[in-house]
Amino acid sequence: MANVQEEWLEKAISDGHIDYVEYNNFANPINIGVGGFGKVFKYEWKDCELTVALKCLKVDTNINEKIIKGFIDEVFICL
Ligand SMILES: Nc1ncnc2c1ncn2[C@@H]1O[C@H](COP(=O)(O)OP(=O)(O)OP(=O)(O)O)[C@@H](O)[C@H]1O
Repeated sequence: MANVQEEWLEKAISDGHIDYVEYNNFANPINIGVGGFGKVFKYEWKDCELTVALKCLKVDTNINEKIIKGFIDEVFICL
């Protein structure tokens, strides 16, 4: 993952804007789509017994702040 993505995610988690959940809490992935930021999978969230959609932010070394801002805006629309 590019540094700018890592830095933004770590700050958003430490500031309490995003909840962090360990990846191994999710099981049985099924690919359900592809968007501008990467693939989307259906997963079972084991502890909560919920079915959820996880969007995977693709690794892109050409990523820039405009792209990151677009992703952040989309995350906040979903909250
Ligand atoms: N919560 C969800 N439930 C079911 N399918 C979903 C869900 N979220 C995304 N998808 C599927 O994944 C595809 C891609 O979704 P995503 O939101 O990443 O892309 P987008 O909105 O089309 O584009 P962008 O990432 O540029 O905003 C959707 O077209 C849909 O088929």
